[in-house]
Amino acid sequence: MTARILDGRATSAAMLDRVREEVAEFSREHGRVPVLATVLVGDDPASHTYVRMKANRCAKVGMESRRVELDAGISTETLVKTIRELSADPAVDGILLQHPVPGHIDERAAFEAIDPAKDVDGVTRTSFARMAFDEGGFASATPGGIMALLDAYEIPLSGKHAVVVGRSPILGKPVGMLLLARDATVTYCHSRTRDLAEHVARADIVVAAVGRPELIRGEWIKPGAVVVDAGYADNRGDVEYEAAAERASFITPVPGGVGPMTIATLLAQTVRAAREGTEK
Ligand SMILES: Nc1nc(=O)c2c([nH]1)NC[C@@H]1CN(c3ccc(C(=O)N[C@@H](CCC(=O)O)C(=O)O)cc3)C=[N+]21
Repeated sequence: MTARILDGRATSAAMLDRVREEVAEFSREHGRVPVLATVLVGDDPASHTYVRMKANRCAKVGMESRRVELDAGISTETLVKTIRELSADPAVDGILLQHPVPGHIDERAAFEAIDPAKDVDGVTRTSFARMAFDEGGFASATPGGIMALLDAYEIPLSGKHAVVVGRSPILGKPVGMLLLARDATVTYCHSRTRDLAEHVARADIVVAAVGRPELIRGEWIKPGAVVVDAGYADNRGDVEYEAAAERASFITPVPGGVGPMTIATLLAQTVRAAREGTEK
């Protein structure tokens, strides 16, 4: 068997076409376009690239982005204050704080300074709780993108065994919540899991979200399983792609899979935040 590709590039392009129309409509009604503020701390080159990609994608759909770049040495307090100001600024609809921030900064405190109504990247406790309770808040961008990709290919989730490898606050943990909300049976695996191979081998759906290139071996994949690779370390996935593709029914490539869906979800949620923000 050779897996079908879950094409994140094509699927995100279709999503972004819709976002572009929504932006145009918003702009006709409100005389301005939605604005996403991106906050980047320090000078990690990969983070700069990702934030630049997000800003470019905003421009392509007619949205505005406001880039805030802060010195690596700033304090938690300064970062929190900056984000609170963006939260209070009526000209800003959505806020993205690029993860990770330098180790001396309390990243959770910084995320919590984002007004949940502007949390288009789905990183706050409030958004997490809404995800967990299936209350339609803003999804974490990557988990939301993964769900949109699975839905675009009409992958059935109800009653399926999903194995999530990874439990980070903005990726592994929330993607498990979203799968659970869709009636999947969810197993979380992580760095202390014993017999990772055996868990993965029982999965109908594998979501790899650890950031360790090729940790998941192709031979572990159950024939016919759906493989979603959310790894992006050094632009390489967490799954041994070629070998996994021989067994899987569907698989995401890296690049061209989950990454572009993450950005499309972020922008779709930004237009939604702009609309919902003007309703009040
Ligand atoms: N608060 C926060 N939210 C995030 O969503 C977030 C973050 N922090 N920190 C870093 C990770 C990483 N991330 C990616 C987004 C798009 C691609 C992407 O589109 N990649 C292209 C390849 C891009 C290239 O050419 O290098 C692809 O997979 O096809 C990758 C990685 C979002 N993240």
